[in-house]
Amino acid sequence: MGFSVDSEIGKLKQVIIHRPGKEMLRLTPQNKDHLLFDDILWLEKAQEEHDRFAQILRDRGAEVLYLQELLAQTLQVAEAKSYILDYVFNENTCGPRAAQTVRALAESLPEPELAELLIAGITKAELLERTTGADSLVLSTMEDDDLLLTPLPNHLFTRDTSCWIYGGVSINSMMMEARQRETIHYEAIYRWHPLFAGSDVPLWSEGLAAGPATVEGGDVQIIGNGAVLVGVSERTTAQGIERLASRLFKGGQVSQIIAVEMSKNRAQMHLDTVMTMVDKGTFTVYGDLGTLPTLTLRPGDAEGIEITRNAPEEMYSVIAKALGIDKLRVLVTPQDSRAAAREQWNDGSNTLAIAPGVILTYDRNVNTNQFLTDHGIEVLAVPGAELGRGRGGPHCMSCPTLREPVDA
Ligand SMILES: NC(=[NH2+])NCCC[C@H](N)C(=O)O
Repeated sequence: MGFSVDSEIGKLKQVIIHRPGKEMLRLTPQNKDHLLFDDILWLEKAQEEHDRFAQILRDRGAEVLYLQELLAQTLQVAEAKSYILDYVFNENTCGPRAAQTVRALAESLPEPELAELLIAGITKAELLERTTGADSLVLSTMEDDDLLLTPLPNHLFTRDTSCWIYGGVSINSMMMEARQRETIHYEAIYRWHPLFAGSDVPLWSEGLAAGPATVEGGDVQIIGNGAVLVGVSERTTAQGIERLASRLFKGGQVSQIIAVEMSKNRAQMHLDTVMTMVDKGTFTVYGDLGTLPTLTLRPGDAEGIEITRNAPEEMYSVIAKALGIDKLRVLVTPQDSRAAAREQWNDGSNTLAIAPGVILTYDRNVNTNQFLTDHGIEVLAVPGAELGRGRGGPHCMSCPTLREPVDA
């Protein structure tokens, strides 16, 4: 099967998601901020909510791929396994002695268990339960419940670490330390998993190699007509966007990138926390966003990039022009600024379109959902009482790999 995402709203045919698991049980009031969660999740409830999310996707015709299963299957390829284990367990990360011990354990595990370990991390006690240990300074200076390998609870947000842009995929280098190891899993999956391995898909970015040129998928929206909207945000840097732009332009599938200059703060960490596309030429936007300055990037002469700066008030007309239409339909829920801030915080603007005019969004954002319904959008409500605690909604929790083209 081919892969292609040439819009934000074409009928969703295939998507990667991650069911929250044991990694969530590593969250504590002490470490949650570093791990980018605002609260501890009740795991069983979060799983129920996530299963509902997955079921809606399937009922509407999308094939759901689970990240942890893709990872387990990838680990069956010997080269992929060494690639990941070399990166995760080595003398720099664990010290030479503990690295040897944990690596031997990892090699001995069935792949599904290893995939879980790589995502959930491992404590000293868990390691010593299953191995004889070694004279390791690292282990000797740890408490039993300390983590030798830290967990990756933000794998829940599959949108961010890799994102499909037209016919290729960008494997992203992540801004926050707590998410950087996620990238290695996607590097291995796209390189060695049988689903992707032979498919000749262009890589717009190959992962960790991008280093500080970070781009996160929550900032990238494939608005169609060869255009891409990207937030310059807390997470996505200007150098990341410029690097991506030069690759996309060389690839010939993208003719225009609109970079939106966002304020750098956690509430608006990615572009999709403040606006998402819900229908043809239609966005739902956080009421207090206002309009932001944008820069238009186009292929220039001699592999260069031509950059035009646009004033804030031109934001929507610049996007409309890129889509080849006269005017955007911008749906802003009429509500007081406290309600707007609350619903934005709870991912009210973070919708996932699964067809033009059909979106998934958290049930808790009652004002926004009602307003969108009143404006002809079909709203499929996902329970989000627990899932929302990680600050990400249906858009963040999905990495579409295949969408049908939208007819004009
Ligand atoms: N596309 C998004 N808005 N993703 C939200 C990611 C939330 C996650 N806790 C983080 O801080 O990284």
